[in-house]
Amino acid sequence: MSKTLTFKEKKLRGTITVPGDKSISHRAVMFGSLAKGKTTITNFLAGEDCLSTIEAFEAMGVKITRNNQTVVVESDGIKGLKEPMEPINLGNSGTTARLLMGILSALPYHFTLYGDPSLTKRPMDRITNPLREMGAKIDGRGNGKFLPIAVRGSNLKPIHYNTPMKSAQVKSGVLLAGLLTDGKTTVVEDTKTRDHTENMLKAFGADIAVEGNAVTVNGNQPLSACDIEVPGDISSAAFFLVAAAITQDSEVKIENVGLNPTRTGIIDVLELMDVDISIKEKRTIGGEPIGDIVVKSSKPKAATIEGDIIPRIIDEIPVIALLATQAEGTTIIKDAEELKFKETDRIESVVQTLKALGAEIEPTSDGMIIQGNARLKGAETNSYGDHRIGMMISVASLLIDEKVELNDEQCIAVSYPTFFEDLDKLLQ
Ligand SMILES: O=C(O)C1=C[C@@H](OP(=O)(O)O)[C@@H](O)[C@H](O)C1
Ligand SMILES: C=C(OP(=O)(O)O)C(=O)O
Repeated sequence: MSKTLTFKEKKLRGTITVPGDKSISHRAVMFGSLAKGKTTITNFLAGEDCLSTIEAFEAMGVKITRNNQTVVVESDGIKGLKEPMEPINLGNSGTTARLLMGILSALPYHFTLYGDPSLTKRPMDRITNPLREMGAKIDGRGNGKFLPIAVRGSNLKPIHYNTPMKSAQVKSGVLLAGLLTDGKTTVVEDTKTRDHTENMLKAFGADIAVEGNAVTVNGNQPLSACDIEVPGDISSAAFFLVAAAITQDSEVKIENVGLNPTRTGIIDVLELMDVDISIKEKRTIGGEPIGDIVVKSSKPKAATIEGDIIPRIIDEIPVIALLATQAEGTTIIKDAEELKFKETDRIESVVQTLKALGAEIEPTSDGMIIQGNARLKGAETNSYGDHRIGMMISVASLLIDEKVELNDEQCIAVSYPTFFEDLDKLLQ
């Protein structure tokens, strides 16, 4: 499918909320399924990725009911899970794939996992390697590097794992295997990645401790059900924060956005680039900080973005690159090789797309170099099936008077099914 992006109005004004956080929604369904009792999840993200997680646990016999953004998970705990009759389709969701493999490796059943063409190309050895070290029986294409993958669950042994990846999915997958294994499993990371697994497992009663960048879970302790209120997804909000910054006469307020410090790198980058941004009404829901973010039209300046901030902005880099095309000066993004392993190779897809739209941008081995003050122009573009590229193009089109054709726009529903409705609410 394709969509013509010629918005008559080009400025954004008003207040919206964005849908629930994707990382937190996935985990709430997973941990609710592992816990005995009834878990009610409110403001759940009903995006396709999180629906894949629901379907995976339904296939294992968990009773999950959804009424719009409210999901109720009723489970008898780990012992109540059953062997699925059919292969499990993970759709487009890397988070479902990596976290689920950790859980399935420790359950006494056989599982076959597959995904869509994008997920089928993404590396799974980052999780199958440590799980195999724990004793997991995993086989798959490329010796378990790629889906489809078969898992024969077994008794695992705990592990002390110094992860070579800056990946919350790998950390979480290993911790979940450890959660279902006798003894203590520790994951140590060089750079801290998002910590929703640690926070939420604690809320479900797991015996888990965090010391600096090391997380230790004491396995085979029962979890008890826990209601979860999901904050708004800062990774979705990011598109409107940048849209307001780069269009004239704009002012946008996004309410109830999750402000977990492992996720707020976008706020730091916007401040660094001189965007007019403020945070209001900071509060806490369900153990996660939230607040309202206000952004006004700005005159951004270029920056060098590198190091420990990268995992805190990993999904926001496409829209940050767009912001950089409108900044004064040259922006350099480094240390972001992880971009290559997303729904697309996001170094390649961001550079190709912004180039097609008239930007001066070059790829590097671990990021990109972007010249500012670009006058973007109309083009026929493609999301390449990557939701974040689709949304980046949509925001870019606000700067362009000519026609921008976006092919394959439906993938945006993976993380933000109401993206165009929310954009319409703000456009004036
Ligand atoms: O754990 C998570 O929920 C996620 C971790 C990140 O992936 P990596 O762990 O591969 O960096 C991020 O890109 C993804 O959107 C969600
Ligand atoms: C990389 C992403 O998600 P996942 O890895 O879960 O597919 C994303 O949402 O940008």
